[in-house]
Amino acid sequence: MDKLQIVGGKRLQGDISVSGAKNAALPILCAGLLTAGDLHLSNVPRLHDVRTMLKLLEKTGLKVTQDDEKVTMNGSAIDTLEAPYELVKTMRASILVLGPLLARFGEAKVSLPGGCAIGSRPVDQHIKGLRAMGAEITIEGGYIYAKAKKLKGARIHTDMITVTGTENLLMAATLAEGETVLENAAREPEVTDLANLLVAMGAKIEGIGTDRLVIQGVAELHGAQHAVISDRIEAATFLCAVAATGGDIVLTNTRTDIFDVALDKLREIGLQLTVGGDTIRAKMDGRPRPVSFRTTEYPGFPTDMQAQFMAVNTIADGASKVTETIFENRFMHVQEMNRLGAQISTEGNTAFIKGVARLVGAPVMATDLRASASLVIAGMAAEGTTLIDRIYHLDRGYDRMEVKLSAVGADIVRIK
Ligand SMILES: CC(=O)N[C@H]1[C@@H](OP(=O)(O)OP(=O)(O)OC[C@H]2O[C@@H](n3ccc(=O)[nH]c3=O)[C@H](O)[C@@H]2O)O[C@H](CO)[C@@H](O)[C@@H]1O
Ligand SMILES: C=C(OP(=O)(O)O)C(=O)O
Repeated sequence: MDKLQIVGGKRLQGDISVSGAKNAALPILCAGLLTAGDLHLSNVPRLHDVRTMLKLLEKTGLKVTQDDEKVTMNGSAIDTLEAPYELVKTMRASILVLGPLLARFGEAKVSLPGGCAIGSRPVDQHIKGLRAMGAEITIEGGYIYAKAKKLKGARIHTDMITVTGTENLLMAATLAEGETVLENAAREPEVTDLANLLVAMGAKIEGIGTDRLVIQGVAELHGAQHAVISDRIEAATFLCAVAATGGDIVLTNTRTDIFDVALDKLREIGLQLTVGGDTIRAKMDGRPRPVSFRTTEYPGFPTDMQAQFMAVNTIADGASKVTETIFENRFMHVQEMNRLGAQISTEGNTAFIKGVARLVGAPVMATDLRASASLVIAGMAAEGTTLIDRIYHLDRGYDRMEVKLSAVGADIVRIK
């Protein structure tokens, strides 16, 4: 199992190119199931999750050709309407094949994703929405069996805002008969990116970027070209890294208009940001200021940045309070950060962080994707050597993070 070895205390200096967004690429790849035409995708990040999704899609009969960050898909010979447990268990986003398969072929068998480290993460809202569109759904032996001769448009109000739930129902609605209204829809830029691709494929969608999506079903969708949006979570992770180590970096291939409150919080920390077009320059000198926040849906503070900001707070000049409202178990990095000398205590879904003057390197264990990223940041800020185990979590969602960081001065190596 690969590990990362980090010697902390190095300032960062130079340019980092941001990759395409994992959370946009995964649903967009599934949109290839909706058409017999060719989808030409670019800026597809080189991630383990993307490889898993392509493997899953190829099992259905979807033809995939890949040239680095370009992927072409053709769905004219799909003959297997199934997502098996072996692949779904490694990546929850696999549930995103359910809506497209059912809408285009009238049938799908998809393994239930099950819980994961950060929470139980049920998919009841995906199922509720598809049932409202006329699907017959049963759950047996850990699989969702869904059938519908033709999905029918419906008005669907999900009980909570769900990102992949919105994406699954949106894709299903593009090929349903009549009008579907999705109320309480997720407004994340990654949902918008998917919706823009669907429109390029011939879908009729109004309200893109709002919490009310109105979709007029069409008989079929055609091929299209699309560049996946830049990853705002990867970008903000690098900005947290420079906030923790000090330095001067420029992020390229980013999109400043899709950022949430994270950029304001980084300014509050003391990061000097110069934002323009597709670049962000970030300069940091001295100790970070502590920031308190509460995670919420977009455009609020993203849960996917909670752990990385907490890493910065551990060495801030003062105390902070972080409340996690999206997932019930997303504080597993706390114990590991405390092993590095951080002073964090938790009470329910709130963490109280007392900033310390220095962290000291130690062996730690990555428990999930963003927890892994937060340990990389803490390790880069710590004195001495930190060894991070189980970095397969990191590889799910970051494209060669250690290569990008060592190119700007970090002392970080992968140990095979
Ligand atoms: C591939 C992808 O895009 N993953 C993102 C997506 O995950 P994902 O789409 O799985 O997260 P959701 O937005 O669905 O989850 C939000 C909350 O709703 C709950 N819920 C969701 C659906 C449902 O049917 N029932 C239910 O109870 C979840 O358990 C969670 O507490 O959004 C999360 C919240 O921004 C991000 O952390 C993930 O990075
Ligand atoms: C929780 C995340 O991803 P996923 O939904 O793919 O598990 C994440 O990207 O932080």
